Amino acid sequence: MSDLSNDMQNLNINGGNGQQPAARRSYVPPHIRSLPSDQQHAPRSNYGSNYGSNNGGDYGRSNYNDNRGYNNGGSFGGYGQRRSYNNGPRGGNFGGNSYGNNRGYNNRGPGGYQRNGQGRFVDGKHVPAAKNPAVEKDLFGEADDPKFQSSGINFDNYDEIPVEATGNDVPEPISTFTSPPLEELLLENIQLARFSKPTPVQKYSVPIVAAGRDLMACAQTGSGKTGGFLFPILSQSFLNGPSAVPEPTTHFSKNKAYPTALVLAPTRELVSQIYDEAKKFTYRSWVRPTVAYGGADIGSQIREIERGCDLLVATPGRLSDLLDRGKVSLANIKYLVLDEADRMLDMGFEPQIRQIVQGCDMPGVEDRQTLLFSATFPRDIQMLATDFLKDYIFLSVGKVGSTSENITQKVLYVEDNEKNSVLLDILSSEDNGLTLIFVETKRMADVLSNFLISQNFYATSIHGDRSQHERERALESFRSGKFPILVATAVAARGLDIPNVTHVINYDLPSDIDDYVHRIGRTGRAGNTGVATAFFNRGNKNIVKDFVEILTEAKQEVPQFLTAIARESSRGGSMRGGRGGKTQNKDFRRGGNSNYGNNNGGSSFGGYGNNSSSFGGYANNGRAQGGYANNNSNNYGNQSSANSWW
Ligand SMILES: Nc1ncnc2c1ncn2[C@@H]1O[C@H](COP(=O)(O)OP(=O)(O)OP(=O)(O)O)[C@@H](O)[C@H]1O
Repeated sequence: MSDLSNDMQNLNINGGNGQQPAARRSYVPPHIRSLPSDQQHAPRSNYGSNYGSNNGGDYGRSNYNDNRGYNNGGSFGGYGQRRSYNNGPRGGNFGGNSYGNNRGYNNRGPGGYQRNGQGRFVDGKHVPAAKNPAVEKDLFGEADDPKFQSSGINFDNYDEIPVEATGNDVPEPISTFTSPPLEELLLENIQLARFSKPTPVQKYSVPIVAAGRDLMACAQTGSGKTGGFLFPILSQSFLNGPSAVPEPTTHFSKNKAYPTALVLAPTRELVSQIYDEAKKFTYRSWVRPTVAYGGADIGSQIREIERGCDLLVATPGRLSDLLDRGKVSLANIKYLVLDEADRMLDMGFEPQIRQIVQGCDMPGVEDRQTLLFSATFPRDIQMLATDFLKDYIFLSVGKVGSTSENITQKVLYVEDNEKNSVLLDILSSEDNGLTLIFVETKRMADVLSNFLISQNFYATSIHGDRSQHERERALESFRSGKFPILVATAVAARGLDIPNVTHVINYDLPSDIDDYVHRIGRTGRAGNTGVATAFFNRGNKNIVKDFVEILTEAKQEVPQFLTAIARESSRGGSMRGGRGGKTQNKDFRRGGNSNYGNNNGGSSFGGYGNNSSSFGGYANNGRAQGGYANNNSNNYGNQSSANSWW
């Protein structure tokens, strides 16, 4: 058998069996082809020197084990339902980290929170649990550990990003993390996370939520939106304590959870990530975060929820399932967050979101606070979103829908049949960092990762046809640098925060420019720098005008071929569906809507939006006439709404 065949037999594209491609490369990049063969070494061959030593087999939530004794805690006011659990000691670990603690709690009630390792709310005061150095190290890491990404050299530049907050009586932003206004324990946890100052979206969201207002926040990728909703919600929750169970307990409802805050996000990986952040900032507090997503065992998720669920982070599908089973009630929700809100309200998710928010027992819009976050907010989605909001503030950080200047964007003209060869050249000239490659279809993700492996690159893939276990393993191998190349469909486009992604390659460009914005935002996060390379050819003509705009806004080089094709396309009249010029994605309530019809392809909307007061009636009319959602489909969300393709 040839060496290569041997190598191939040992390959595993899933990153799961610990076997690695051999260090030998069959591909020799052009710039070193002229060298003697002993000097033609491949740049990444040092990856994997210790491959196979750790398969990451503990990744995943089902292994969350701790030693718990559940007490009744009757001395703490005794309000609410009391239960005794005695699950006994359990060993193991959580996400590869041991997160052992001893908890004891009675589950609910304003006067009666006691969970060992967790704080309580007693007589109107938050009483944090004692510190636990082991848990602290697991949650916050050590200062120089690269897994716990710190902000990059350009973090201070965030202060120069223009911020616009529109709406009635916008509260003054904070400029530092201090207590007050932040609750003391939250401030301590923020300090443990080594966040020294708030990002722009955090500066505004803290006082906006404290003032009881709703928020639609549009801020560049990687600019701290997760903290933007967690900090204010947790601060208020820590200050105000839990709510009483709103309904009499019956035999069937005794294990039902009544979370105070609900965060909905579109992908399993993203809800896991938000949950991990929530664990940090709820450390020692009375708030117990839990997570629920499809593709994983619902039984263990239910058991976790039954142990206490004050902040629930969930994908819409799994939450619907939990609601149907009567395991969760939304009657106590004070805070509703839609992360990646434009995605959550496009045609793929909107019916489910509407059912959860309007069709169950969640308090109405006047009786809860609703926060929507994304890096992109097309006008049609803004309009739809107003059904879920009251007198909200629209916050835009940077030009709405724009890309971060921390990302250097390059565009190459590459015909389809040349893509593999150009990709190999690029990968061969990189020597560190993680590279994320986006393709359009699940099949292509497998084909391309197999091809890269055949060329002895350490690649794996993530897409919707892989099992949850495989997805988590692939992501973990990528995150850890074991497999520094990840070929992904759009399932990895939004929200994922992976330190050290230095290069995003759009092997296939998406057909919606907002998707491009999210994809390249996987690099250049929190003031770090990154590179994004796009393979463009005439097949991508539909986004050319938007693309030129995006590059120009972010002060990036616009190659001549792109300008030429943009001009050609304009002349040919194939430019419909563009971003609609500079006003695109602004707070649609503030005039400037002459371009509105562009995105919707519906001239009937053209004149709308001059003032917010007339809006409510409009949105309803629009949908009542049945024309609204359909009109969106041509320009936005068409592909992203069909989950099956990613
Ligand atoms: N105040 C802060 N100081 C330092 N680092 C921060 C701060 N806030 C957030 N970060 C870090 O910045 C990174 C990006 O934050 P986050 O994932 O919330 O971005 P995002 O705006 O939600 O991005 P996306 O649009 O891609 O979802 C994270 O690693 C986070 O820990």
